[in-house]
Amino acid sequence: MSVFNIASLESILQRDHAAAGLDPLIRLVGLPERVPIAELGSDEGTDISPWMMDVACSMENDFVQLVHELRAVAEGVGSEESLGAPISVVYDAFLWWTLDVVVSLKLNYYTFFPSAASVLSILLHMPLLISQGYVPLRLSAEPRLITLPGLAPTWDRELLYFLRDSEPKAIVQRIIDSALKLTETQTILVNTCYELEPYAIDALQKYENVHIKKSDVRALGPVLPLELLNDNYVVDILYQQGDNRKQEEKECLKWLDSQSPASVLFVCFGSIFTPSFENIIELALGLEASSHAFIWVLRSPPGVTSRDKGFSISMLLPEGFESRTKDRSFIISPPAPQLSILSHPSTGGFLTHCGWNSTLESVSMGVPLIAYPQFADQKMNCRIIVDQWKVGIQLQNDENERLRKEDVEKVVRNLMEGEEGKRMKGKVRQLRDITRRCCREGGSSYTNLQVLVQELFKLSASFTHEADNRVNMEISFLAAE
Ligand SMILES: O=c1ccn([C@@H]2O[C@H](COP(=O)(O)OP(=O)(O)O[C@H]3O[C@H](CO)[C@@H](O)[C@H](O)[C@H]3O)[C@@H](O)[C@H]2O)c(=O)[nH]1
Repeated sequence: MSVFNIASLESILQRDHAAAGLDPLIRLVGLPERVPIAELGSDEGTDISPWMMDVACSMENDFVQLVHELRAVAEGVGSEESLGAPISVVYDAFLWWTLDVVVSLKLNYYTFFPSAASVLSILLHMPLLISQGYVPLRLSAEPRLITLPGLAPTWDRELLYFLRDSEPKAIVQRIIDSALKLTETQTILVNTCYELEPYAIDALQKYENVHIKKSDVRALGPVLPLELLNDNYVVDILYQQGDNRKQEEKECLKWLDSQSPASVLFVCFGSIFTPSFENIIELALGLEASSHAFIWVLRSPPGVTSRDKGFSISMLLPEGFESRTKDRSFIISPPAPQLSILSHPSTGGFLTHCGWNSTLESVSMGVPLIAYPQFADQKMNCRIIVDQWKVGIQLQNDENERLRKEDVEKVVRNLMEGEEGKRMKGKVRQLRDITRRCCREGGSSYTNLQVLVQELFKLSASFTHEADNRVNMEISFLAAE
Protein backbone atom coordinates (compact mmCIF):
# COMPACT_ATOMS: atom_id res chain seq x y z
CA MET A 1 0.00 0.00 0.00
CA SER A 2 1.40 3.38 -0.82
CA VAL A 3 0.37 6.91 -0.15
CA PHE A 4 0.21 7.40 -3.93
CA ASN A 5 -2.12 4.52 -4.40
CA ILE A 6 -4.43 5.80 -1.69
CA ALA A 7 -4.43 9.24 -3.30
CA SER A 8 -5.16 7.90 -6.76
CA LEU A 9 -7.81 5.51 -5.43
CA GLU A 10 -9.49 8.45 -3.72
CA SER A 11 -9.42 10.50 -6.88
CA ILE A 12 -10.93 7.59 -8.81
CA LEU A 13 -13.60 7.14 -6.14
CA GLN A 14 -14.49 10.80 -6.36
CA ARG A 15 -14.66 10.84 -10.14
CA ASP A 16 -17.53 9.91 -12.32
CA HIS A 17 -17.48 6.17 -13.00
CA ALA A 18 -17.41 6.47 -16.76
CA ALA A 19 -14.85 9.25 -16.64
CA ALA A 20 -12.57 6.97 -14.64
CA GLY A 21 -12.77 4.52 -17.54
CA LEU A 22 -14.39 1.80 -15.43
CA ASP A 23 -16.87 -0.73 -16.72
CA PRO A 24 -20.30 -0.07 -15.17
CA LEU A 25 -20.18 -3.57 -13.66
CA ILE A 26 -17.13 -2.65 -11.62
CA ARG A 27 -17.72 -0.60 -8.53
CA LEU A 28 -14.92 0.69 -6.31
CA VAL A 29 -15.61 0.64 -2.59
CA GLY A 30 -13.25 2.31 -0.13
CA LEU A 31 -12.72 1.09 3.42
CA PRO A 32 -12.54 3.70 6.23
CA GLU A 33 -9.10 5.06 7.05
CA ARG A 34 -8.48 3.65 10.56
CA VAL A 35 -4.78 4.44 10.80
CA PRO A 36 -4.38 7.95 9.44
CA ILE A 37 -1.43 8.79 7.27
CA ALA A 38 -0.86 11.80 9.56
CA GLU A 39 0.29 9.39 12.28
CA LEU A 40 3.37 8.69 10.25
CA GLY A 41 4.89 11.85 11.70
CA SER A 42 6.40 14.74 9.85
CA ASP A 43 9.45 13.03 8.37
CA GLU A 44 8.73 11.94 4.83
CA GLY A 45 11.47 9.37 5.00
CA THR A 46 10.08 7.63 8.09
CA ASP A 47 10.08 3.82 7.86
CA ILE A 48 6.47 3.15 6.95
CA SER A 49 6.52 -0.64 7.37
CA PRO A 50 4.98 -0.64 10.88
CA TRP A 51 2.31 1.76 9.65
CA MET A 52 1.55 -0.47 6.67
CA MET A 53 1.25 -3.41 9.04
CA ASP A 54 -1.21 -1.46 11.23
CA VAL A 55 -3.25 -0.51 8.18
CA ALA A 56 -3.36 -4.11 7.00
CA CYS A 57 -4.50 -5.29 10.46
CA SER A 58 -7.10 -2.54 10.76
CA MET A 59 -8.94 -3.58 7.60
CA GLU A 60 -10.28 -6.95 8.72
CA ASN A 61 -13.44 -5.85 10.60
CA ASP A 62 -14.36 -3.29 7.96
CA PHE A 63 -14.00 -5.90 5.25
CA VAL A 64 -16.29 -8.35 7.08
CA GLN A 65 -18.84 -5.58 7.60
CA LEU A 66 -18.65 -4.63 3.94
CA VAL A 67 -19.45 -8.19 2.85
CA HIS A 68 -22.44 -8.30 5.24
CA GLU A 69 -23.70 -4.94 3.97
CA LEU A 70 -23.41 -5.98 0.35
CA ARG A 71 -25.30 -9.19 1.12
CA ALA A 72 -28.03 -7.29 2.97
CA VAL A 73 -28.50 -4.84 0.09
CA ALA A 74 -28.66 -7.70 -2.41
CA GLU A 75 -31.29 -9.56 -0.40
CA GLY A 76 -33.30 -6.48 0.54
CA VAL A 77 -33.81 -3.82 -2.05
CA GLY A 78 -33.27 -5.94 -5.11
CA SER A 79 -31.16 -5.64 -8.17
CA GLU A 80 -31.91 -1.97 -8.94
CA GLU A 81 -29.38 -0.77 -6.40
CA SER A 82 -27.13 -3.74 -6.21
CA LEU A 83 -24.96 -5.77 -8.50
CA GLY A 84 -25.67 -8.71 -6.24
CA ALA A 85 -24.12 -10.30 -3.18
CA PRO A 86 -20.39 -10.96 -3.35
CA ILE A 87 -19.55 -14.44 -4.52
CA SER A 88 -15.83 -14.41 -4.97
CA VAL A 89 -12.95 -12.40 -3.53
CA VAL A 90 -9.57 -11.70 -5.11
CA TYR A 91 -7.30 -10.67 -2.27
CA ASP A 92 -3.70 -9.58 -1.90
CA ALA A 93 -1.57 -12.36 -0.43
CA PHE A 94 0.02 -9.99 2.09
CA LEU A 95 -3.37 -9.42 3.74
CA TRP A 96 -2.84 -12.73 5.52
CA TRP A 97 -6.11 -12.67 7.50
CA THR A 98 -8.31 -12.63 4.40
CA LEU A 99 -8.14 -16.38 3.84
CA ASP A 100 -9.75 -17.19 7.21
CA VAL A 101 -12.38 -14.50 6.70
CA VAL A 102 -13.45 -15.60 3.21
CA VAL A 103 -13.57 -19.24 4.27
CA SER A 104 -15.73 -18.40 7.30
CA LEU A 105 -18.03 -16.28 5.12
CA LYS A 106 -18.26 -19.18 2.63
CA LEU A 107 -16.96 -17.06 -0.23
CA ASN A 108 -15.06 -18.39 -3.19
CA TYR A 109 -11.59 -16.82 -3.35
CA TYR A 110 -8.46 -16.25 -5.41
CA THR A 111 -5.16 -15.16 -3.89
CA PHE A 112 -3.33 -12.45 -5.81
CA PHE A 113 0.45 -12.42 -5.46
CA PRO A 114 1.87 -9.01 -6.45
CA SER A 115 5.55 -9.99 -6.71
CA ALA A 116 7.59 -12.38 -8.86
CA ALA A 117 6.86 -16.11 -9.19
CA SER A 118 10.40 -16.71 -7.88
CA VAL A 119 9.50 -14.86 -4.69
CA LEU A 120 6.27 -16.84 -4.46
CA SER A 121 8.34 -20.00 -4.71
CA ILE A 122 10.47 -18.89 -1.74
CA LEU A 123 7.37 -18.16 0.35
CA LEU A 124 5.70 -21.47 -0.53
CA HIS A 125 8.86 -23.25 0.63
CA MET A 126 8.64 -21.51 4.02
CA PRO A 127 8.02 -24.69 6.10
CA LEU A 128 11.15 -26.25 4.54
CA LEU A 129 13.23 -23.09 5.03
CA ILE A 130 12.15 -22.87 8.68
CA SER A 131 12.84 -26.55 9.36
CA GLN A 132 16.31 -26.26 7.83
CA GLY A 133 17.13 -23.19 9.94
CA TYR A 134 17.32 -20.68 7.07
CA VAL A 135 14.46 -18.54 8.41
CA PRO A 136 14.72 -16.04 10.01
CA LEU A 137 17.96 -15.21 8.19
CA ARG A 138 20.76 -14.80 10.75
CA LEU A 139 23.08 -12.12 9.45
CA SER A 140 25.77 -13.08 11.93
CA ALA A 141 26.00 -16.64 10.53
CA GLU A 142 28.23 -17.75 7.63
CA PRO A 143 26.57 -17.05 4.24
CA ARG A 144 25.00 -20.18 2.73
CA LEU A 145 23.89 -21.02 -0.79
CA ILE A 146 20.26 -22.13 -1.03
CA THR A 147 18.85 -24.26 -3.82
CA LEU A 148 15.10 -24.38 -4.33
CA PRO A 149 13.22 -26.02 -7.20
CA GLY A 150 12.98 -23.62 -10.16
CA LEU A 151 15.52 -21.13 -8.77
CA ALA A 152 19.22 -20.86 -9.45
CA PRO A 153 21.36 -21.46 -6.31
CA THR A 154 21.40 -18.11 -4.52
CA TRP A 155 23.09 -16.78 -1.39
CA ASP A 156 20.74 -16.76 1.57
CA ARG A 157 21.37 -13.01 2.00
CA GLU A 158 19.81 -12.26 -1.35
CA LEU A 159 17.14 -14.93 -1.36
CA LEU A 160 15.84 -14.20 2.11
CA TYR A 161 16.79 -10.56 2.56
CA PHE A 162 13.26 -9.67 3.65
CA LEU A 163 13.50 -12.18 6.53
CA ARG A 164 16.68 -10.86 8.17
CA ASP A 165 16.80 -11.09 11.94
CA SER A 166 17.71 -7.39 11.99
CA GLU A 167 14.17 -6.49 10.88
CA PRO A 168 11.53 -5.81 13.57
CA LYS A 169 10.40 -9.23 14.89
CA ALA A 170 6.71 -8.45 14.33
CA ILE A 171 7.29 -7.72 10.65
CA VAL A 172 9.35 -10.87 10.04
CA GLN A 173 6.62 -12.87 11.82
CA ARG A 174 3.92 -11.31 9.65
CA ILE A 175 5.79 -12.27 6.48
CA ILE A 176 6.19 -15.81 7.79
CA ASP A 177 2.47 -15.92 8.71
CA SER A 178 1.50 -14.65 5.25
CA ALA A 179 3.74 -17.29 3.65
CA LEU A 180 2.27 -20.10 5.75
CA LYS A 181 -1.25 -18.92 4.86
CA LEU A 182 -0.25 -18.98 1.20
CA THR A 183 0.63 -22.65 1.48
CA GLU A 184 -3.03 -23.28 2.45
CA THR A 185 -4.57 -21.51 -0.55
CA GLN A 186 -5.93 -23.12 -3.72
CA THR A 187 -5.48 -20.76 -6.65
CA ILE A 188 -2.74 -18.15 -6.72
CA LEU A 189 -2.81 -15.47 -9.40
CA VAL A 190 0.71 -14.11 -9.93
CA ASN A 191 1.65 -10.73 -11.37
CA THR A 192 4.10 -12.09 -13.91
CA CYS A 193 3.90 -13.98 -17.19
CA TYR A 194 5.05 -17.51 -17.89
CA GLU A 195 7.63 -16.49 -20.48
CA LEU A 196 9.38 -14.15 -18.02
CA GLU A 197 9.81 -16.79 -15.29
CA PRO A 198 9.27 -20.22 -16.88
CA TYR A 199 11.50 -22.18 -14.49
CA ALA A 200 9.94 -20.80 -11.33
CA ILE A 201 6.40 -21.30 -12.66
CA ASP A 202 7.13 -24.82 -13.94
CA ALA A 203 8.55 -25.77 -10.56
CA LEU A 204 5.42 -24.49 -8.84
CA GLN A 205 2.97 -25.85 -11.33
CA LYS A 206 4.08 -28.71 -13.47
CA TYR A 207 6.74 -30.84 -11.87
CA GLU A 208 6.43 -33.03 -8.84
CA ASN A 209 7.70 -30.87 -6.05
CA VAL A 210 7.89 -32.88 -2.86
CA HIS A 211 8.47 -29.82 -0.72
CA ILE A 212 5.28 -27.89 -1.34
CA LYS A 213 1.59 -28.60 -1.40
CA LYS A 214 0.40 -28.23 -4.98
CA SER A 215 -1.49 -24.98 -5.51
CA ASP A 216 -2.98 -23.91 -8.82
CA VAL A 217 -0.50 -21.16 -9.75
CA ARG A 218 -1.55 -18.99 -12.67
CA ALA A 219 0.60 -16.22 -14.14
CA LEU A 220 -1.63 -13.48 -15.55
CA GLY A 221 0.53 -10.38 -15.46
CA PRO A 222 1.95 -7.91 -15.93
CA VAL A 223 -1.13 -6.17 -14.60
CA LEU A 224 -0.75 -2.99 -16.61
CA PRO A 225 -3.09 -0.63 -18.50
CA LEU A 226 -4.09 -2.21 -21.80
CA GLU A 227 -2.89 0.83 -23.73
CA LEU A 228 0.66 -0.30 -22.99
CA LEU A 229 0.22 -3.20 -25.34
CA ASN A 230 0.27 -0.77 -28.23
CA ASP A 231 3.53 0.64 -29.36
CA ASN A 232 2.45 4.20 -28.74
CA TYR A 233 3.71 6.53 -26.10
CA VAL A 234 1.02 6.46 -23.43
CA VAL A 235 1.24 10.04 -22.34
CA ASP A 236 -2.22 10.26 -20.92
CA ILE A 237 -3.30 6.73 -20.20
CA LEU A 238 -4.17 7.31 -16.60
CA TYR A 239 -5.72 10.70 -16.98
CA GLN A 240 -7.25 10.56 -20.44
CA GLN A 241 -10.62 11.81 -19.34
CA GLY A 242 -9.54 14.87 -17.47
CA ASP A 243 -6.85 17.40 -16.95
CA ASN A 244 -5.75 15.97 -13.63
CA ARG A 245 -2.02 16.13 -14.01
CA LYS A 246 -0.24 18.52 -11.74
CA GLN A 247 1.62 21.32 -13.51
CA GLU A 248 5.00 19.81 -12.63
CA GLU A 249 4.09 16.54 -14.40
CA LYS A 250 3.01 18.37 -17.54
CA GLU A 251 6.28 20.31 -17.59
CA CYS A 252 8.24 17.12 -17.06
CA LEU A 253 6.58 15.39 -20.04
CA LYS A 254 7.02 18.52 -22.18
CA TRP A 255 10.70 18.60 -21.27
CA LEU A 256 10.98 14.93 -22.24
CA ASP A 257 9.45 15.79 -25.65
CA SER A 258 12.38 18.12 -26.26
CA GLN A 259 15.07 15.46 -25.64
CA SER A 260 16.67 13.12 -28.21
CA PRO A 261 15.48 9.51 -28.54
CA ALA A 262 16.64 7.13 -25.78
CA SER A 263 18.86 9.82 -24.25
CA VAL A 264 17.29 10.31 -20.81
CA LEU A 265 17.86 8.25 -17.66
CA PHE A 266 14.81 8.01 -15.39
CA VAL A 267 15.71 7.84 -11.68
CA CYS A 268 12.90 6.72 -9.38
CA PHE A 269 12.78 4.48 -6.30
CA GLY A 270 9.09 3.53 -6.04
CA SER A 271 6.69 4.62 -3.37
CA ILE A 272 8.62 3.77 -0.19
CA PHE A 273 12.41 3.93 -0.46
CA THR A 274 14.43 7.15 -0.22
CA PRO A 275 18.25 7.16 -0.12
CA SER A 276 19.98 8.77 2.85
CA PHE A 277 21.02 12.42 2.64
CA GLU A 278 24.67 11.39 2.05
CA ASN A 279 23.73 8.98 -0.72
CA ILE A 280 21.56 11.59 -2.43
CA ILE A 281 24.64 13.82 -2.66
CA GLU A 282 26.72 10.99 -4.18
CA LEU A 283 23.94 10.10 -6.58
CA ALA A 284 23.71 13.72 -7.69
CA LEU A 285 27.47 14.03 -8.22
CA GLY A 286 27.56 10.73 -10.13
CA LEU A 287 24.69 11.78 -12.39
CA GLU A 288 26.41 15.09 -13.03
CA ALA A 289 29.73 13.43 -13.86
CA SER A 290 28.04 11.02 -16.31
CA SER A 291 27.08 13.95 -18.58
CA HIS A 292 23.78 12.23 -19.42
CA ALA A 293 20.32 13.78 -19.26
CA PHE A 294 18.06 12.59 -16.43
CA ILE A 295 14.69 12.90 -14.72
CA TRP A 296 15.00 12.39 -10.98
CA VAL A 297 12.03 11.77 -8.69
CA LEU A 298 13.37 13.26 -5.49
CA ARG A 299 11.78 13.13 -2.07
CA SER A 300 13.23 14.03 1.34
CA PRO A 301 15.37 11.37 3.01
CA PRO A 302 14.78 10.02 6.54
CA GLY A 303 15.20 12.76 9.13
CA VAL A 304 14.55 15.65 6.72
CA THR A 305 11.12 17.13 6.45
CA SER A 306 9.93 19.14 3.49
CA ARG A 307 7.13 20.54 5.63
CA ASP A 308 9.58 22.77 7.49
CA LYS A 309 9.23 26.43 6.70
CA GLY A 310 11.84 27.56 4.23
CA PHE A 311 12.56 24.02 2.98
CA SER A 312 13.44 23.65 -0.66
CA ILE A 313 14.50 20.54 -2.55
CA SER A 314 17.74 22.37 -3.46
CA MET A 315 18.81 21.94 0.17
CA LEU A 316 19.18 18.20 -0.47
CA LEU A 317 21.50 18.69 -3.43
CA PRO A 318 25.19 19.62 -3.73
CA GLU A 319 25.82 23.33 -4.04
CA GLY A 320 25.47 24.57 -7.62
CA PHE A 321 24.26 21.15 -8.86
CA GLU A 322 20.98 22.45 -10.25
CA SER A 323 22.50 25.30 -12.21
CA ARG A 324 25.32 23.09 -13.54
CA THR A 325 22.88 20.41 -14.78
CA LYS A 326 19.89 22.60 -15.64
CA ASP A 327 20.15 22.03 -19.41
CA ARG A 328 19.95 18.27 -19.05
CA SER A 329 17.91 17.50 -15.96
CA PHE A 330 14.39 17.60 -14.61
CA ILE A 331 13.86 17.10 -10.89
CA ILE A 332 10.30 16.24 -9.91
CA SER A 333 8.59 15.50 -6.61
CA PRO A 334 6.74 12.18 -6.25
CA PRO A 335 4.57 10.76 -7.59
CA ALA A 336 5.95 11.25 -11.07
CA PRO A 337 4.02 9.93 -14.10
CA GLN A 338 6.24 6.83 -14.24
CA LEU A 339 4.31 4.92 -16.92
CA SER A 340 4.26 7.90 -19.23
CA ILE A 341 7.96 8.56 -18.69
CA LEU A 342 8.97 4.94 -19.26
CA SER A 343 6.92 4.71 -22.44
CA HIS A 344 8.31 7.98 -23.86
CA PRO A 345 10.73 7.52 -26.78
CA SER A 346 13.25 9.88 -25.14
CA THR A 347 13.70 7.56 -22.15
CA GLY A 348 16.74 5.31 -22.57
CA GLY A 349 17.34 3.86 -19.09
CA PHE A 350 15.79 3.43 -15.66
CA LEU A 351 17.69 3.62 -12.36
CA THR A 352 15.34 1.73 -10.04
CA HIS A 353 15.13 0.16 -6.58
CA CYS A 354 13.81 -3.02 -8.32
CA GLY A 355 10.26 -2.97 -6.95
CA TRP A 356 8.44 -5.65 -8.95
CA ASN A 357 5.97 -3.20 -10.51
CA SER A 358 8.75 -0.89 -11.67
CA THR A 359 10.63 -3.90 -13.02
CA LEU A 360 7.66 -5.15 -15.04
CA GLU A 361 6.82 -1.66 -16.26
CA SER A 362 10.37 -1.09 -17.50
CA VAL A 363 10.55 -4.45 -19.25
CA SER A 364 7.09 -4.03 -20.81
CA MET A 365 8.27 -0.76 -22.30
CA GLY A 366 11.65 -1.99 -23.44
CA VAL A 367 13.75 0.20 -21.12
CA PRO A 368 17.03 -1.30 -19.77
CA LEU A 369 17.71 -0.88 -16.07
CA ILE A 370 20.27 0.09 -13.47
CA ALA A 371 19.33 -2.09 -10.50
CA TYR A 372 19.82 -0.55 -7.05
CA PRO A 373 17.88 -2.95 -4.76
CA GLN A 374 17.20 -2.05 -1.13
CA PHE A 375 14.80 -4.24 0.84
CA ALA A 376 11.81 -6.58 0.67
CA ASP A 377 11.96 -8.72 -2.51
CA GLN A 378 14.20 -6.25 -4.35
CA LYS A 379 17.47 -8.21 -4.11
CA MET A 380 15.75 -11.23 -5.68
CA ASN A 381 14.25 -9.03 -8.40
CA CYS A 382 17.74 -7.64 -9.04
CA ARG A 383 19.07 -11.19 -9.61
CA ILE A 384 16.27 -11.77 -12.13
CA ILE A 385 17.03 -8.49 -13.95
CA VAL A 386 20.82 -8.85 -13.99
CA ASP A 387 21.52 -12.62 -14.07
CA GLN A 388 18.46 -14.20 -15.68
CA TRP A 389 17.16 -11.63 -18.14
CA LYS A 390 20.46 -9.75 -18.54
CA VAL A 391 18.66 -6.45 -19.08
CA GLY A 392 20.28 -4.45 -16.30
CA ILE A 393 23.49 -3.51 -14.49
CA GLN A 394 23.69 -3.56 -10.71
CA LEU A 395 24.66 -0.50 -8.68
CA GLN A 396 25.89 -1.26 -5.17
CA ASN A 397 26.72 0.66 -2.02
CA ASP A 398 30.18 0.11 -0.53
CA GLU A 399 30.70 -2.00 2.61
CA ASN A 400 29.60 0.98 4.76
CA GLU A 401 26.31 1.33 2.90
CA ARG A 402 27.64 4.46 1.19
CA LEU A 403 26.96 5.04 -2.47
CA ARG A 404 30.01 6.29 -4.39
CA LYS A 405 29.69 8.89 -7.12
CA GLU A 406 32.32 7.06 -9.24
CA ASP A 407 30.14 3.92 -9.24
CA VAL A 408 27.09 5.92 -10.23
CA GLU A 409 28.95 7.58 -13.10
CA LYS A 410 30.32 4.23 -14.27
CA VAL A 411 27.00 2.36 -14.38
CA VAL A 412 25.20 5.27 -16.03
CA ARG A 413 27.87 5.51 -18.75
CA ASN A 414 27.86 1.72 -19.22
CA LEU A 415 24.12 1.61 -19.67
CA MET A 416 23.60 4.77 -21.72
CA GLU A 417 26.64 4.66 -24.02
CA GLY A 418 28.60 1.41 -23.58
CA GLU A 419 28.54 -1.89 -25.49
CA GLU A 420 26.99 -3.56 -22.44
CA GLY A 421 24.13 -1.05 -22.57
CA LYS A 422 23.57 -1.74 -26.28
CA ARG A 423 23.33 -5.48 -25.66
CA MET A 424 20.87 -4.89 -22.85
CA LYS A 425 18.77 -2.60 -25.00
CA GLY A 426 18.44 -5.35 -27.59
CA LYS A 427 17.61 -7.96 -24.96
CA VAL A 428 15.03 -5.83 -23.16
CA ARG A 429 13.26 -5.10 -26.46
CA GLN A 430 12.94 -8.84 -27.04
CA LEU A 431 11.49 -9.22 -23.54
CA ARG A 432 9.13 -6.30 -24.19
CA ASP A 433 7.75 -8.02 -27.28
CA ILE A 434 7.44 -11.36 -25.47
CA THR A 435 5.67 -9.72 -22.52
CA ARG A 436 3.24 -7.86 -24.75
CA ARG A 437 2.46 -11.04 -26.68
CA CYS A 438 1.63 -12.76 -23.37
CA CYS A 439 -1.00 -10.15 -22.65
CA ARG A 440 -2.58 -10.14 -26.11
CA GLU A 441 -5.35 -12.50 -27.21
CA GLY A 442 -3.98 -16.05 -27.33
CA GLY A 443 -1.02 -15.18 -25.08
CA SER A 444 -0.32 -17.09 -21.85
CA SER A 445 -1.43 -14.35 -19.43
CA TYR A 446 -4.42 -13.43 -21.58
CA THR A 447 -5.55 -17.06 -21.58
CA ASN A 448 -5.17 -17.37 -17.81
CA LEU A 449 -7.16 -14.19 -17.33
CA GLN A 450 -9.81 -15.49 -19.71
CA VAL A 451 -10.10 -18.71 -17.69
CA LEU A 452 -10.53 -16.65 -14.53
CA VAL A 453 -13.29 -14.57 -16.09
CA GLN A 454 -15.04 -17.72 -17.33
CA GLU A 455 -14.87 -19.23 -13.86
CA LEU A 456 -16.37 -16.09 -12.39
CA PHE A 457 -19.14 -16.17 -15.00
CA LYS A 458 -19.90 -19.79 -14.11
CA LEU A 459 -19.94 -19.05 -10.40
CA SER A 460 -22.16 -16.10 -11.04
CA ALA A 461 -24.54 -18.16 -13.14
CA SER A 462 -24.91 -20.77 -10.43
CA PHE A 463 -25.67 -18.11 -7.83
CA THR A 464 -27.91 -15.72 -9.69
CA HIS A 465 -31.55 -16.15 -10.63
CA GLU A 466 -31.44 -13.41 -13.20
CA ALA A 467 -32.61 -14.51 -16.61
CA ASP A 468 -29.86 -12.85 -18.57
CA ASN A 469 -27.16 -14.40 -16.42
CA ARG A 470 -25.18 -11.21 -16.47
CA VAL A 471 -22.00 -11.08 -14.43
CA ASN A 472 -23.17 -10.65 -10.93
CA MET A 473 -20.15 -9.78 -8.99
CA GLU A 474 -18.83 -7.11 -6.77
CA ILE A 475 -15.09 -6.65 -6.86
CA SER A 476 -13.46 -5.37 -3.72
CA PHE A 477 -9.89 -4.25 -4.10
CA LEU A 478 -7.85 -5.15 -1.08
CA ALA A 479 -4.47 -3.78 -2.00
CA ALA A 480 -1.52 -4.40 0.26
CA GLU A 481 0.99 -2.80 -2.09
O1 LIG B 1 6.97 8.63 -8.59
C1 LIG B 1 6.40 7.53 -8.73
C2 LIG B 1 6.82 6.38 -8.03
C3 LIG B 1 6.15 5.20 -8.25
N1 LIG B 1 5.11 5.15 -9.12
C4 LIG B 1 4.39 3.87 -9.35
O2 LIG B 1 4.32 3.18 -8.12
C5 LIG B 1 4.56 1.80 -8.31
C6 LIG B 1 5.77 1.40 -7.47
O3 LIG B 1 5.77 -0.01 -7.33
P1 LIG B 1 7.08 -0.89 -7.10
O4 LIG B 1 8.05 -0.62 -8.16
O5 LIG B 1 6.64 -2.30 -6.97
O6 LIG B 1 7.72 -0.32 -5.80
P2 LIG B 1 7.19 -0.18 -4.28
O7 LIG B 1 6.14 0.84 -4.23
O8 LIG B 1 8.38 0.07 -3.46
O9 LIG B 1 6.55 -1.64 -4.01
C7 LIG B 1 6.51 -2.52 -2.90
O10 LIG B 1 5.74 -3.63 -3.42
C8 LIG B 1 6.32 -4.34 -4.52
C9 LIG B 1 5.33 -5.40 -5.02
O11 LIG B 1 5.08 -6.35 -4.05
C10 LIG B 1 7.65 -4.94 -4.10
O12 LIG B 1 8.26 -5.58 -5.22
C11 LIG B 1 8.56 -3.81 -3.59
O13 LIG B 1 9.80 -4.36 -3.15
C12 LIG B 1 7.89 -3.07 -2.44
O14 LIG B 1 8.71 -2.00 -1.98
C13 LIG B 1 4.80 1.58 -9.79
O15 LIG B 1 3.59 1.14 -10.38
C14 LIG B 1 5.16 2.97 -10.30
O16 LIG B 1 4.76 3.19 -11.65
C15 LIG B 1 4.72 6.25 -9.82
O17 LIG B 1 3.79 6.21 -10.64
N2 LIG B 1 5.39 7.41 -9.61
